Amino acid sequence: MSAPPAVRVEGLVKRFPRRRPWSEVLRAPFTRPRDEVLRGVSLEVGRGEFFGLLGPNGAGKTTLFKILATLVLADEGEVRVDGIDPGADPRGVKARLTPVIADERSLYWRLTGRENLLLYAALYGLAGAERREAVERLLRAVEIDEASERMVGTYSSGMKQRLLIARALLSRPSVLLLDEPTRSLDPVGARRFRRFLRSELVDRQGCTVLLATHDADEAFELCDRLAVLDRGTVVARGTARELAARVDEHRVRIVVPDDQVDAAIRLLAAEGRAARAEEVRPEAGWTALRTTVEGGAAAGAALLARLVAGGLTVGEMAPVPVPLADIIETLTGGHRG
Ligand SMILES: Nc1ncnc2c1ncn2[C@@H]1O[C@H](COP(=O)(O)OP(=O)(O)OP(=O)(O)O)[C@@H](O)[C@H]1O
Repeated sequence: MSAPPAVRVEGLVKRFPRRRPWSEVLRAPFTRPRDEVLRGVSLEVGRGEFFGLLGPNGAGKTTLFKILATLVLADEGEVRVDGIDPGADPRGVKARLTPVIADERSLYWRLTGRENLLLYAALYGLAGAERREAVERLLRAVEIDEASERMVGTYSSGMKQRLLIARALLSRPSVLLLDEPTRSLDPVGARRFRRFLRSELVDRQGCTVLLATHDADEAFELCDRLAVLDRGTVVARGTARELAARVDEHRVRIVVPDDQVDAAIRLLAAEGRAARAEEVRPEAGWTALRTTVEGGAAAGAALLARLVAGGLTVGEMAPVPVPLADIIETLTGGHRG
């Protein structure tokens, strides 16, 4: 029999009591309205996969993580972690799956970074040289080695975040849940940290990773596959390339002579297209405009023919990549929780 997937959820539903202002509670004290924050979510994550969950605020990403980590019970649906049902064997799931749900308060602020890790390493059953080596290696890996003698209370948010991940790795999880791991890092630190995540978690430890993030570029860089969650529903899933292909909107760059920019914008507006002058190259006498085309290459060619028929001189017309964040926004309809 083949091994079960690392994580499988099927038809997951979670309802929370609606948070109501007191005035409303007093008006209807005996009604208990509930909001459905997960509405039948199904996902399967293979072993060793780096899987991304993208979606706007309030989409339900953290709730899904909490259910997987046995911190919250689902109202309906099925959950399996390495084939184990958390309802029947929560300890079995806890032994395999470690959540890093940004909660800095769970570190000991009056202990140093090293002392925190040594303490947790002991709790996870590591002893002697093995414990010291694992702690030192992880302190180096998350770049806390220089600050390891300082009390955690003096650390920046980014350092605490890195220490939390080092701590999670000490438990040698088979599945790691990362909730916005680079949220508190500066752009350079975030890039270095992403490299570390991929090499340490997947390449070295062979973990399965579920990463929740708002950062489309981060998800596309790190993840083998992604699911886009919107208001409790998976609206798209697949590789980055597959998601991009779901969006039938392409951007094109149209280069016209400077003195035809207004005419070009008018022609495009008549088609209901917004166009933006992007780069002005006055020395050459040409201006690049950016607009969108729905459909494939044929739609682009048809637009070009209409512009030329409208009297424009088109020096160049070429597709430009759609920013990843825009793809996600299109897939989720731009909702905010
Ligand atoms: N304990 C709770 N009681 C009531 N409502 C809750 C509770 N926890 C979460 N919610 C609601 O469930 C919805 C989903 O929240 P969740 O934190 O899972 O979303 P998210 O995708 O992780 O959002 P974010 O990106 O902002 O972290 C939100 O509307 C939130 O207000």
